[in-house]
Amino acid sequence: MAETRVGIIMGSQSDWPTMKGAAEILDELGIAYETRIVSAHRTPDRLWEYGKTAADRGLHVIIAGAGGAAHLPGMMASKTRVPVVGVPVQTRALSGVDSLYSIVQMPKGFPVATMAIGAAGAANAGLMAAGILALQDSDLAQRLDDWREALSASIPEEPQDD
Ligand SMILES: Nc1c(C(=O)O)ncn1[C@@H]1O[C@H](COP(=O)(O)O)[C@@H](O)[C@H]1O
Repeated sequence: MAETRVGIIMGSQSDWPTMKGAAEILDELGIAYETRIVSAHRTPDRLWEYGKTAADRGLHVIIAGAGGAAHLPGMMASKTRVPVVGVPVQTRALSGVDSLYSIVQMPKGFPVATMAIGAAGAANAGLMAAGILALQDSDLAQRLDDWREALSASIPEEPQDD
């Protein structure tokens, strides 16, 4: 069994339908990961513990998704040097712009690599994690290159009628 190098964390169970998109990409590329509900607001002790132990447990990337006042990715970035990829989850009230602004505007010193709002952002977070891991894993690098090539090949040259 491959070592778990990626943690997918989210502020709530309600984020899972979005964050599943990151997990699906990691599944497609054969990357082991763990999933946890961790909230800066609701489970601050859990966040602290996760951040404190992440590097020693061998995590190389943390994908963190949250919606609304989305402090989770930034707080996690403040607690661990493991790179944090943030996914702004789409919200009903403000369409996820609230999540995006909460995640993207980090102060100098504690970066979060912020993805697009919603499903595209979650999938891209998986791909970003894969790209980071592929730097030290040539088999994965090949799988990622193949995945990218297959995607390009699936795009028709001309638009089709439905
Ligand atoms: N933004 C955060 C954090 C956090 O940043 O710590 N914890 C929960 N939440 C968000 O609250 C939204 C609503 O959560 P509920 O559906 O559980 O009420 C979710 O999108 C979650 O990410």
